[in-house]
Amino acid sequence: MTDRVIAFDINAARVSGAADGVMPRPAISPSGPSPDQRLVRAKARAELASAYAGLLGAELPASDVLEQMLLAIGEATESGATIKPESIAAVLRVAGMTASVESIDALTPGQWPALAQMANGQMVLVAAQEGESLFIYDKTCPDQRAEVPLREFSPHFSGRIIRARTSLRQLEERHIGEDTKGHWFWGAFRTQRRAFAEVALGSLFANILAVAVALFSLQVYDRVIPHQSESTLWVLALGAGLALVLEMGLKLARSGLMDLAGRRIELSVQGLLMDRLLGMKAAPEKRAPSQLFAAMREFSSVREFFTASTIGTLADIPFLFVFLILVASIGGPLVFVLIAGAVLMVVPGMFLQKKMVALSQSTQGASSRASRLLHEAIYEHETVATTRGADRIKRIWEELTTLSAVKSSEQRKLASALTYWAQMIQQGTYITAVVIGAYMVFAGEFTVGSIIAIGILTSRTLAPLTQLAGTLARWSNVKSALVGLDAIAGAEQVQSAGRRYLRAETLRGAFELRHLEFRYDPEAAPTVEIAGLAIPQGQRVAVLGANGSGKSTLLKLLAGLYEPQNGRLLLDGIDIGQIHPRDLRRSVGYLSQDVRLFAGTLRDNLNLTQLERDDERLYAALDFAGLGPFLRNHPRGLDLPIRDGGEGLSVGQRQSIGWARLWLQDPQVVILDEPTAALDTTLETTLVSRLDGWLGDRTAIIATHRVPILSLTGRTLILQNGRLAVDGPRDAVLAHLNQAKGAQA
Ligand SMILES: Nc1ncnc2c1ncn2[C@@H]1O[C@H](COP(=O)(O)OP(=O)(O)OP(=O)(O)O)[C@@H](O)[C@H]1O
Repeated sequence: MTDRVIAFDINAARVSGAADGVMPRPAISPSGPSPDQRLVRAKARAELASAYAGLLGAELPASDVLEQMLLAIGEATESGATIKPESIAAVLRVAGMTASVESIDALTPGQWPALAQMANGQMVLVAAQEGESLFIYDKTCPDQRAEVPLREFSPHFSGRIIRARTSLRQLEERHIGEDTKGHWFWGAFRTQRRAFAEVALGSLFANILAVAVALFSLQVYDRVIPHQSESTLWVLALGAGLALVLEMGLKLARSGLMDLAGRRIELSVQGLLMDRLLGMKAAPEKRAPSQLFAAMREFSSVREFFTASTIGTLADIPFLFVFLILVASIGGPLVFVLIAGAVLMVVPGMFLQKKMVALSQSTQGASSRASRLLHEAIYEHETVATTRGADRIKRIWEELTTLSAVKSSEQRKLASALTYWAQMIQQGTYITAVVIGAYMVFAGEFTVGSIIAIGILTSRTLAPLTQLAGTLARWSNVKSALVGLDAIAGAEQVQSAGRRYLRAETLRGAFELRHLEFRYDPEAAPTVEIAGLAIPQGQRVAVLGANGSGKSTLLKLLAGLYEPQNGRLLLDGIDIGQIHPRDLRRSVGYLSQDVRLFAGTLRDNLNLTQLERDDERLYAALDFAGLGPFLRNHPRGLDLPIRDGGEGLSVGQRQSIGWARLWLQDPQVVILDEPTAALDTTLETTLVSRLDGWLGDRTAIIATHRVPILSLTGRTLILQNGRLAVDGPRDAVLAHLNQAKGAQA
C-alpha cells in the first residue's frame, strides 16, 4: 500500500534524473534538504503544477514554473525552509489562475483536480475521484493516470490541497479571443466602478445637505424675522449647523474614497505601462528612447489631474441640476439667468481646448528635448568636455528653455483668463439674479428671503463651474500626455496578447534563412539581405565584414531581437516569431558589442534574473570570464557598487561581465558580437582556451575582427553591404583572403 503512495515520490526521483542543464549547487547547511534536493523537488513540483495547469486548459510550461520556484527556493534557503504549497499557489496565480491552499476534512469528487499535499510533504496531482478510487497523475503510466484506492491514499494525505481554477479573464481571453481589459487607462477606471458609485452617492447627499444654508436664510428672512420667533431661529440654526457638519463628513469620506481609487488606478496603470515598456518589440526605426522617456515622465501630469480635488469638482457638476431645480422652485424664471451664466462660464474653455492642447504639446515637446539634453550633459559629461561641446549644449538648452518658458507662460495666461472670466460671470449672474429678483419683489411676486436664498444658491450652483474652467485648462496637459503614453501602451509587444506561442523547453539551434530582408529605414536599401543560409545545430560560425556591413544587425535578427520585414528566419525548423519569447530568451544567449551595466552592485548585475542565489556560482562565472582573481582580491567583491549609468568597471571588465552573464544563462545557442574586442590579449587567449570546451555542441555565431576567436569556428561568412559575399570552411576562406591580400600588396 505504502509503495503506491511512495510511487508518487518516484516522480520526483525520475525528474531529478532529468535535471539536465541545471548546475549542481553545493549544500549550504548539513541539516535539512540540500539545495540539490530542493532543486529536484522544485523540478518535480514544477512538472506537477504544469500538468495541473494543463488539466485546466492553461498553458504553463514546467520551465516557467521552475523559474518561479527557484526564486522561492532562494528565499527558502535563507530561512532554512522548503517550498511551501502557498508558493505553488502563487505561481499558478502568476499564470492568471485563481489558486488557493485549502484544508479539507473529507475527500469528495468535487474537489478535484487539485494538488494534494501528502503527510511527508510530497505533492501529488489528483485528477479525479470516482467511487472508491482516485486517479493520480503519474507520467510513467501509459495514460499518465494511476488508479489509487481511497483507503490507500487517505492515511498518507495531509488534508491540504492546492486548488486552482481558470479565472474569468482567462476564460474570456480563451473563448472570446480579444483583449477584454479595454483601454489601458480608462479601462482601469472601470475596475473602480464601485468606488465611483459610492463617490456619486456621497456627492448626492453632500449636495442635498448644501441646500440647507439657502433654505435656512429663506426661512429666517421670510418667517422668523417677521414673527420675531427666537426659538424657531435657534432650531433652524441648529439644523443648518448639523447639515454643515454632515456635509463636511461626507466630503471627507468622499475624498478618502477617491484617493484610494486614484491610488489603485495609478498603481495598476503604472504597472501596465512598465510592462508594456519592458515588453516592447525592438523597433529602432519607429521610436527614439528619449520620446519614451519623456512620455513616461509626463505621467505625473495625468496623476496630478486625477487627484481628489479634480474628481470632487467633476463629481459635483451633475448636481448642478439639483440646484437649478431648487432655484426654479423658489425663483421661477430666475433659473434662466443661472442657466445662461453657466453656459457663458464654460463655453470659452471648450472653444479654447484645441489651442490649450497645442500649447501644452509644445511645452511638453520642448521640455522633453530639454530633459534629453540634460541627460546627455550629465551622462556624457566627459565627451562634452573633451570634444568642447559645452557651447552647443548651452545654446540648445537656452533655446529650449526659452521656448518652454514662453509656451507655458502663454498656457498659464490663458488658464488664468478662463478662471477670471468664469469668476466674473459668476458674480455677474449673482447681480443679475438679485436685480431681477428685486423687480419681482417690487411687483409683489417675490420675498426678500427668496432673493437671499437665490443669491446663496447662485454661488453654490456656479462654484463647481468656476473650478471647471481651471480643470479644463489642466485637462489639455493630460490630453497631450495621454497621446505620448498611448504610444507606449499601444506599442507592439514581443509577446502579443491573446496569441498562443509554440512552447519549446529547449531549442537545438539550427538556423535557416530564406530571402531574408531587414532595413532600418523603410525607404533605403536593405541593411541585411540574405537569399539563403543554413546553419546546422552545433556549428560554430564566424561572421566577418567591414564596419557597417551589417554583422551586428544580422546577429540581432538571429537572436530574435529584430524582426525581418521580408523572408523567413527559422530556428529548429520553426519560424522564430512563433516561438514563445520566454523560451527564445532562455535558449538563445546574446552577448552584445557594448555590455551595459545597471546601477546597483556587481552581484545585481550578474544576477539579473534573480534566480542565482549562490555566490559560488557567481564566482565560478567570474572565473570563467577572467574576473575572478580581481574580484576575490577586491575589498568589496560581489558588492562592488556600480554607479548610476552603469559606471564602475572598465570597458574590458564590462565585456567580461557579459561573458559571466552568458555562462550563468548557459544557453544552447550563443550569438556573440565582437565578444573579445575589449579584452587584452592575455585574457582573450585564456578565454578562448576555455571557450572550446564550454561551447561544446552549442550553436555559436560570432561576429569578430579578432584572429584568436576565429580558431574556435569552423565556418566563415563574410558580409558585404548586408549581403553574403563569402561562405565556406574557415581555413579555405582565410587562405583565400590572405592570397587576395598578398596579390594586392
Ligand atoms: N539602430 C540603427 N538605426 C539605423 N541604422 C542603423 C542602426 N544600427 C545600425 N544601422 C546601420 O546599419 C548598417 C549596419 O550596421 P551594423 O551595426 O549591423 O554593422 P556592423 O557590420 O556590425 O559594423 P561594425 O563592424 O562597425 O560593428 C550601418 O550602415 C548602420 O549605419
